Amino acid sequence: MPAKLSVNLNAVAMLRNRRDLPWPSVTGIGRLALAAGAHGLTVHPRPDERHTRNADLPEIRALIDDEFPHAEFNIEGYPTEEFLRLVEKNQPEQVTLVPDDPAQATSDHGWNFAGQSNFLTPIVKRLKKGGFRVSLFSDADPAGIEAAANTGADRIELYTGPYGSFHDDLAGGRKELERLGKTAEAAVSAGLAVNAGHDLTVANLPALARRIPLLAEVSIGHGLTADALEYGMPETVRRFLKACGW
Ligand SMILES: CC(=O)[C@@H](O)[C@H](O)COP(=O)(O)O
Ligand SMILES: NCC(=O)COP(=O)(O)O
Repeated sequence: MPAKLSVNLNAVAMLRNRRDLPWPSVTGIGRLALAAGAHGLTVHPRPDERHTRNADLPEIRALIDDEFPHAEFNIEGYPTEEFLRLVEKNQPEQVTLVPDDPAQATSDHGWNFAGQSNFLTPIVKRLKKGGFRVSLFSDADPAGIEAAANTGADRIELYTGPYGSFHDDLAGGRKELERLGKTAEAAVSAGLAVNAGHDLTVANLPALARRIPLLAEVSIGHGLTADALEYGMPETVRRFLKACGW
C-alpha cells in the first residue's frame, strides 16, 4: 500500500485567524494541496479554536466529498464528548486520538497505553462502531505497543517531534530514528498500521521513510506550511512527496 501525505491545515487557520477576514482560505489552501497530489487533509481542532475552528470541519469534508472523493479527512484531538460528537458529525475517514491537555501549546507526547487502556478501549470501540479508522498517538516506545493494539485501534501515529528536534544533531537524530523504527516494527507485528507526524520536514523525511518502509501515512503541517510561504503550496507538496519517495 503506497504511503500517504496528509496536509495539516492548522497553521493556515492560525494565519487566517489573525484578522476578521476570510483569507487565507483553509479550504482554498487545502484544495491546492490535494490538487498537487496530497492524499488527504488533517486538522487538530483545539478546544479554544486557536487555529482550526469547528466551522472549518464541514467545509473541509465538503471539499473532499465534492472535489477529491479519493482523498481522506483525518481529525485529531483529545477524546472529550464534545470532540467525539464533532467527529461523528463530520465523518472523517480517520480519527487520531491525542492525549493533549487543552492548555498545551502543541502535542508533545503519546498515550500511556498501559495506564490508559481502560479509558481508551471504550472510546475506540465507539469510534470503530461508527465506522471510523482509529489511530492513537504514540511515543517511540515498543513497550507500549501491545497495550495499544489491545484497545482495538487500527493504527498508531508515531510522535516524531523529538526526531524533528535533532535538525542539527545527526547522531541524536539517528538514535531517535532507531527508536521510531523499533516501535514501528513492534506495531506491525501487533497488527497495527503505522502513521507518523509532528515537526517533519523535507530534510528529515527521507531517512524516516527509509527506516520505516511500511509507513502508511505522514501528517505534516508546520514545516510544510513554512515551506509553502517560500515555494507555494503546489510546489511544496511536490517537494514533500519527492522527499518521501512517493
Ligand atoms: C498531533 C500532532 O502532533 C499534530 O497533529 C498537531 O496538529 C499539532 O497541533 P498544533 O498544530 O496545535 O501545534
Ligand atoms: N499529526 C501531525 C500533524 O498533523 C502535523 O504536525 P506538524 O507538522 O504541524 O508538527
